[in-house]
Amino acid sequence: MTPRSADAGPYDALFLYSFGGPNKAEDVVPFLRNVTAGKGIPDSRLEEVGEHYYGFGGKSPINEQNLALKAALEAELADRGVDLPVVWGNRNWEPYTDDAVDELERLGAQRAVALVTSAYSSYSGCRQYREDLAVTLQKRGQLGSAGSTGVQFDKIRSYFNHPGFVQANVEAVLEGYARLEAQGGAPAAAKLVFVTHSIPDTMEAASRVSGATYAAQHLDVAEVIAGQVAAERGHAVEWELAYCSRSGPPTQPWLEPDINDLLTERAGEGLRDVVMSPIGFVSDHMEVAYDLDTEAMQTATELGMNAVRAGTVGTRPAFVAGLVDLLLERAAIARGEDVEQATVGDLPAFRSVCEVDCCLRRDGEPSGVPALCSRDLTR
Ligand SMILES: CC1=C(CCC(=O)O)c2cc3nc(cc4[nH]c(cc5[nH]c(cc1n2)c(C)c5CCC(=O)O)c(CCC(=O)O)c4C)C(CCC(=O)O)=C3C
Ligand SMILES: [Fe+2]
Repeated sequence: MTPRSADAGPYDALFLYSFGGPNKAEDVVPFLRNVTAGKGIPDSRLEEVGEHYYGFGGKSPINEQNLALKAALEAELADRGVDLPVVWGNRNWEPYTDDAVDELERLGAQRAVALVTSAYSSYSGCRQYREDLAVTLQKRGQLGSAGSTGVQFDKIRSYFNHPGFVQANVEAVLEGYARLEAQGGAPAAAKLVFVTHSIPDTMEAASRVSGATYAAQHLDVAEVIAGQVAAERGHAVEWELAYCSRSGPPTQPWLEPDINDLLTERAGEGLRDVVMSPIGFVSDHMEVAYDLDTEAMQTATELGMNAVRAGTVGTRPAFVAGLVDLLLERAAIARGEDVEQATVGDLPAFRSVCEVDCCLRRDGEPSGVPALCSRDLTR
């Protein structure tokens, strides 16, 4: 147990840093422009993705989910006697990174610690956040040769192999199995299919600079979750990893198999029961609501499968408590203390300060953009 009244010093604020999403139909196109600026995503894909959002009235669930996570973090911090304001900001929608820095300044924060809503390390889940933060500070005239000249930022390590994240996923998968059973499925014969966001092969290759690649991080956590689920349920659990939400030109290779292709292939081999666990996402945002709940579920139904989609970690207590543990761990590291970094699985704790060329967008191609919380720009 972490003691009550734990110390978050030297930090005076927690920066909850997320992707952002549209709140209404008029937001969709400007949001997509923000996401795709300079990324070479074909117009056809953008129109398709726009339709996913319009199908939900133009509103992504992600902002409300982040507000719920913020409230849960505030409650957990208060419960542990940690007096630390939580400021929320997004890369691609309001409140933007710049708005969050304004808010941190208004609160008088001098040293904030960033918590990104992505559990894995790759360009999309790590460096892109650190670049956006650096560029935001640069535009504000607050980026010096060693980092920020205004509010200083550190980042909490990628937390895919932290016990809190894993425990919350195990609970969600067990609930998924119970639902499969309730709808007449055969849990002991089911396949557990973990799902995450596909990324280009070259982004996957670049992610090895941080240690295990993005895909390897998923495989490591999947093995642990499946093992715990098997132990809890008392039967063997066969599992696989699949991907969703690929974009980019069709000629560019991305991580495979796509969840729909995997379901089709396995159905052909006689598989009837599936539990899909979206371990790549921390909440049920649009990728989950559309790519899994709408598209993959339709595929499974057409194939005559008995499928359920397990929950995401969201605001599950084990996840939220784990995030606060990670925050306190990062604070102890910042204070120069020797800390034991809790992990599960075979991989070590991810580094808290990134390598200079960690998680580039494309393997071997320097980004040309500064990134905070790395060895060159420490804060
Ligand atoms: C690894 C990863 C995560 C998980 C980690 C994390 O959570 O950060 C993630 C999350 C998210 N991705 C999201 C939305 C989008 N991602 C896009 C495009 C892309 N994502 C990529 C990767 C990831 N993305 C990549 C390699 C691209 C190609 C362009 C590029 O290289 O950047 C596009 C453009 C259109 C399209 O191509 O789909 C959109 C609209 C939303 C918001 C959902 C909502 O609104 O509820 C969230 C949480
Ligand atoms: Fe990184």
